[in-house]
Amino acid sequence: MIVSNMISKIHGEIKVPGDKSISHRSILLGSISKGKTEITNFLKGDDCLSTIACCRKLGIKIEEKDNKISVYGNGALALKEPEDILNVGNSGTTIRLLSGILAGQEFLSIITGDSSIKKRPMARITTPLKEMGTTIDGREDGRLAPLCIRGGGLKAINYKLPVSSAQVKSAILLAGLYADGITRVIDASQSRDHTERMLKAFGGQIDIVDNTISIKKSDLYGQAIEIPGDISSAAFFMVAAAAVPGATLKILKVGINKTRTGIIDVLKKMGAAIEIDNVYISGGEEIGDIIINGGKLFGTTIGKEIIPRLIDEIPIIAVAAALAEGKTTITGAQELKYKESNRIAAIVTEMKKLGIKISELPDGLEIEGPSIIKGGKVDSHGDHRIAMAMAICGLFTDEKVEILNSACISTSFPTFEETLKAISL
Ligand SMILES: O=C(O)C1=C[C@@H](OP(=O)(O)O)[C@@H](O)[C@H](O)C1
Ligand SMILES: C=C(OP(=O)(O)O)C(=O)O
Repeated sequence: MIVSNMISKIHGEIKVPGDKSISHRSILLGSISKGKTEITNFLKGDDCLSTIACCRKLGIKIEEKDNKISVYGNGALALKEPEDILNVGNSGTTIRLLSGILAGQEFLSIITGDSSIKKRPMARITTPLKEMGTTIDGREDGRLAPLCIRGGGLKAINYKLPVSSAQVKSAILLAGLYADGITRVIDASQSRDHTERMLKAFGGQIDIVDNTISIKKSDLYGQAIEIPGDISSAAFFMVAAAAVPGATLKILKVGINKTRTGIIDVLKKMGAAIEIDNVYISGGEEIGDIIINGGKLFGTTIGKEIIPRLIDEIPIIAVAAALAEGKTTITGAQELKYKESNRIAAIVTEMKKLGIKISELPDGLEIEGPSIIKGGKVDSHGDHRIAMAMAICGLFTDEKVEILNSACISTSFPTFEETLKAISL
């Protein structure tokens, strides 16, 4: 992908595709519920399509018609032993959440993914799932995929997460639906809570007190779900608009769940004017229009407490920091090393190629702004968020920015290029 026009004004309204985290969960919960789950604004990105493919291999009927996805579940134990290996592609959310469900099934499943998935840490789920009584193994003593699971016979556990992770929390909660007794998960700090909200909406017996979530065996019932726009996708355009003086951009119907809005807090702290309008609640999730008025941005400090609320937005926050005046320091973000790529290393390597003054910290980044961004050839490292962050850099130079290996953008935002063109006309 090549971005070759310097942006001078942004004005208008855009929509971003459905939230990736909520789209995955709607298919997974629909597959273990009784009755039909009907999903609108589902994200047809590669990751969520992998979740659909895996659930189909587990015997679940999933149909697409008139832009709606219908999942025909038949209860928590109606899944069937897959004839072949389940492949999650590039999706960490799919392998980790689905493993929680497979831990409750008395059959054999083998689950794997692409070369990036095979490098990502899995002990964080295999350790608690083993403690619950499932037989689960993987390469390097259960630390890496492929994972091999023969589930069933689960007992409840109390589990304190060693690192804050919505995927690990969700895997344990989903396994908790099959366990005898009350399963309790204590989060290290508040990570995204879409699983908890959706479980409640589907009739799950779940209780939340501070950072402790308790769940017991419960029947779930299919629901109608409206997926909000993905704030992690909106973030790329929020930053672009925030950094162009005089810009006004409205992003319609975005999920503004408090566990995801760290990007709004940070951009405001950097000096951006952001408002939220037309707020309503659907399926337990808050949705609203985000209005960004561009201006001058200033460097800031981002510490460990807010990281879980903006974990996927750090690549694009680094771009905002490069455009801002003064230094930005991001710490407590070591989890970035275990995503689709080592995002700390990838951001530093690629942003330096465009002349951005950025350096790596053991657990984060330091960026000196404002940088004069120049053109060049950069690589996505096979990581959609790196590819899109680099594309936004291309809006702030009159030289050409070429992003190699940008096909991965379809992981989470298949219409990114169209949207980029639409705002930069
Ligand atoms: O639960 C989810 O949907 C996600 C949780 C986060 O990962 P961790 O749980 O590893 O922090 C996030 O980075 C990922 O994009 C999606
Ligand atoms: C980390 C991400 O996703 P996953 O963990 O599902 O691969 C992401 O989308 O930035």
